[in-house]
Amino acid sequence: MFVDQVKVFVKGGDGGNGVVAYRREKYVPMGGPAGGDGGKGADVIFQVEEGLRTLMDFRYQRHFKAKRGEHGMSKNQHGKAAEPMVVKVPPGTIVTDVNTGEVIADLTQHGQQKVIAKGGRGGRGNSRFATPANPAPEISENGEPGQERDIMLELKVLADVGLVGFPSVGKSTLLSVVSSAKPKIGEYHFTTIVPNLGVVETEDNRSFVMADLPGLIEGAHQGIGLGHQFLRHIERTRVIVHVIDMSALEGRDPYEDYLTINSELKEYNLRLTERPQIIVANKMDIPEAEDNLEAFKEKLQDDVPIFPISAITRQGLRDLLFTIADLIETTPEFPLDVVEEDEASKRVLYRHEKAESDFFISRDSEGAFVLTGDKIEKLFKMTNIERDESIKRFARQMRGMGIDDALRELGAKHGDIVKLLEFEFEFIE
Ligand SMILES: Nc1nc2c(ncn2[C@@H]2O[C@H](COP(=O)(O)OP(=O)(O)OP(=O)(O)O)[C@@H](O)[C@H]2O)c(=O)[nH]1
Ligand SMILES: [Mg+2]
Repeated sequence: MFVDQVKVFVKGGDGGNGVVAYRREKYVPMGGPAGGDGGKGADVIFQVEEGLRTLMDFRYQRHFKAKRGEHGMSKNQHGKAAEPMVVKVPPGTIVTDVNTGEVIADLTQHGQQKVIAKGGRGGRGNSRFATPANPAPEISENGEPGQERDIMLELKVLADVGLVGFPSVGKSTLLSVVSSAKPKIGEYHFTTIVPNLGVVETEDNRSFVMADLPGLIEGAHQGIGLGHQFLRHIERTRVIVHVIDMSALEGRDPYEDYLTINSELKEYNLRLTERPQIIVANKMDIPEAEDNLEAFKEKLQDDVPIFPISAITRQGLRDLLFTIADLIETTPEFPLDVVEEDEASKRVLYRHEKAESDFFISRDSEGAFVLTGDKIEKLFKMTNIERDESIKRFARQMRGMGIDDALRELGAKHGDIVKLLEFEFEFIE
């Protein structure tokens, strides 16, 4: 089984900041607080899109940052929440948190959605902090930072198209020039002994999975040669690409090759003949190939498209890939008679429960206390440090979490430096 995987970074939008504002009305010299709350930051949502077959798009875009919420405004107007960022993924995508190993989502059904990174909540405006003791507080909160995550997307892929043909006709060479797969290529027969899969992208940005199968020979359906055990791989493909060596340098007749392989496919499983086929006339860079192709066309009675190409010089590949992509799109899936689960390929996924740590304290080379931790960092980011009252509130929150006690226990004295993110404070006894 082939697993397409890609690592990406997602970040929910930050919440909008709350503001400090006061009512200004005629004849009311000191109005009450009127600072609105910030809006919620956007979530990053993954949504299954049936038509997608690979994770190719993620190779170009690996960062997904959602918009922040609008800031609060005066007159108690709240900032607007940001619209979620919807990212399309193919069915079968499994999303894992890289740092914890947690499986965040297993996305299978068309339209299914999952929030992958939450947007932060909006910060509260000063109206929310009014109390009878402090009716006009000068305090507001910044928006909560959006959730940040490094995630791994994994997609088990089945081949959409299978390359079949005699040994040494150039199946592996073709796969190697249209995908990033690096199959072994050799001038001897049976170079390929297990199927290779690769993700192919067309110039118009469609993508599909191509399998290069071991060469088939007469009697393959009875187990002669190597191909037999792998024929089942093409039972799953929607399209069969029949690769023929048009140079005929090995002495076989290309048209005979075509008939032999088709009869092997038919003997193996009649239903293989229901799949649309494309003939690839390969090795057209060799002078003899032109005449052989003419003779081949004259004999061919089936209504099958022929694409003359050279895998080596890459001639004729563009149109071939367009046609394959078109056929995949218009051919329904072939349900398997027996559904088999490949045990060895079942992923082992670890689940770590990682509690949101309150705080950690370490000391740097200058002897300063360095404070880290998800919760304390988040609280700090939500503090509007331009306002004294907000800073005082933050100091209370730190005390509440037991940070002051912990610092004292570690020997912190009045005036010692405490660092948090890019800021420095003095420890006050
Ligand atoms: N001149 C020429 N040689 C080619 C072309 N494509 C492949 N070959 C050569 O043909 C030989 C066989 O190529 P492979 O890609 O290994 O063939 P295969 O069909 O995968 O063979 P098996 O894995 O043995 O079934 C190699 O020596 C290639 O370099 C082509 O377009 N032109
Ligand atoms: Mg090969």
